[in-house]
Amino acid sequence: MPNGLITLDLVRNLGLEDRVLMTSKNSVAAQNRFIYYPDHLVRMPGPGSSLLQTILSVLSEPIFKGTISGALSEVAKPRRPEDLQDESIGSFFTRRFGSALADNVVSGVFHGIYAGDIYKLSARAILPSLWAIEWRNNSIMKGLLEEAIGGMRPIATSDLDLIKTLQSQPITSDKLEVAKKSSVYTFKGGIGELADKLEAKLDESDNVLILENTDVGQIRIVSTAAGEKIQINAKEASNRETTDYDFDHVVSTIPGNKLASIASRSPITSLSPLSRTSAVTVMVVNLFFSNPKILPVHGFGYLLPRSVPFEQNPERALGVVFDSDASIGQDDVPGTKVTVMLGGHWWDDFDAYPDEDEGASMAKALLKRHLGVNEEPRAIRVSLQRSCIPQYGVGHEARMEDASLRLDSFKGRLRVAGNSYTGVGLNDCIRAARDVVKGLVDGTGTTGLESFVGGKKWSWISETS
Ligand SMILES: C=Cc1c2[nH]c(c1C)Cc1[nH]c(c(CCC(=O)O)c1C)Cc1[nH]c(c(C)c1CCC(=O)O)Cc1[nH]c(c(C)c1C=C)C2
Repeated sequence: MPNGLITLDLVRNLGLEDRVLMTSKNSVAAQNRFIYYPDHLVRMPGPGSSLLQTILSVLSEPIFKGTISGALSEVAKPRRPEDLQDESIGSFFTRRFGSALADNVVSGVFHGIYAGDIYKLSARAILPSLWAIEWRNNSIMKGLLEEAIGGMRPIATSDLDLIKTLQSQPITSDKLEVAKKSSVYTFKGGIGELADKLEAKLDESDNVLILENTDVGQIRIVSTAAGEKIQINAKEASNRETTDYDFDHVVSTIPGNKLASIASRSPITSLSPLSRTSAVTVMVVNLFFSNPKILPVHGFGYLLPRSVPFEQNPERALGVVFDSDASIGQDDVPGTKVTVMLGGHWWDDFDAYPDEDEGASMAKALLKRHLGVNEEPRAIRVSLQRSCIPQYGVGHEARMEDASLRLDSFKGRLRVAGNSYTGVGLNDCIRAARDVVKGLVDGTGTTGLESFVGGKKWSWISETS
């Protein structure tokens, strides 16, 4: 995916190159990712694992029970029914490989990206290339094997176009060339530096007005002396004073379900398909221990799959990041930093969430049980991130196509970008912003959701092409 390159381009434009902190692909964080199952940490095979290590692990660890037979029998599984337009990630993996892989491994991985339930998340929207590979080869294993020996692999046609553009305008700075080869990167002051710098840069422009703590009450199309406009009714949180602003174009980056709710207050086309994208709440607990040698293993961190016995995870944690390993260079105070993430889809039906003290106790109990950490942290910070990760449920692509057709009635005056549509990661959001602006400037798009219309288009390329 070329989305990371767009982010690097933005980093360069904002003059943030010297603030970038890179985690090299050879670092312990890039090489070691763990899943806790059923009562201990299991290192996932990946870069840095020898073939022998991988074989021994697959043969001896309960987490991999049923995965070899599942992979071998996958090639003989019936092809996907023609009328199956989408299914959950859990159902997709269970249909192809059996439920052990889905519940023990895949559910953990999706706790670490979406904090979501694999039996609700859409396979077609979230794993589009596996979805396409299965269809083309009638088997995922056959398709991946073909790809591994230099055969054809799918690439979204829109990505292919972008790669061509990026090849003609390569990212020049040496520093960013190194970042391209790193496993993860952040900034010395954390990822928030990017947003802060972007805000400061925009604020320098005369034609930019940033309104904070202001709700959007209504959005509507209006006729003015200067022609048709799109009007936003903004309400200041402090004094509830309202002001109407007329624009030629609006790009909404708020959650899709919020936009649908605002749109429903005006007699304009309903954007109800956007209201179906829910979002999960995650409690983030950062802990700092004075002891620099508190962790029994080193790496990026570990994830907790849905199948972990309840007594091993009564807190309903999703995973733990070993920040001291994952973000080297962020601060030089000796000690160990870890982040425990709790909740996500496990808390979907909760009316109230644990408070800060409860969150801190839950995180400490988890670290004691899983890692044998008995020491008291020197500092602890708990934050509840409400509705922070949108969940692309089954049928997401069809709903986005429907939403795009509805947005068309705004004749390009209302477009969308942000994490509710084409990916929840930072890179995905920056790419979505770039695409929506490009569509506006060169007239190739009108909604920000064009890629969903008529189904995602794929090109099949080989490494040699
Ligand atoms: C334990 C919970 C979580 C961890 N990270 C997140 C949660 C909910 C959130 C998250 N992680 C990723 C993304 C998308 C991309 C981005 O902008 O960073 C989000 C929103 C990336 C990611 N994290 C893991 C994987 C496999 C990925 C996908 C791509 C990649 O490899 O970078 C794994 C992972 N996440 C967490 C841990 C502890 C972990 C693995 C051990 C924390």
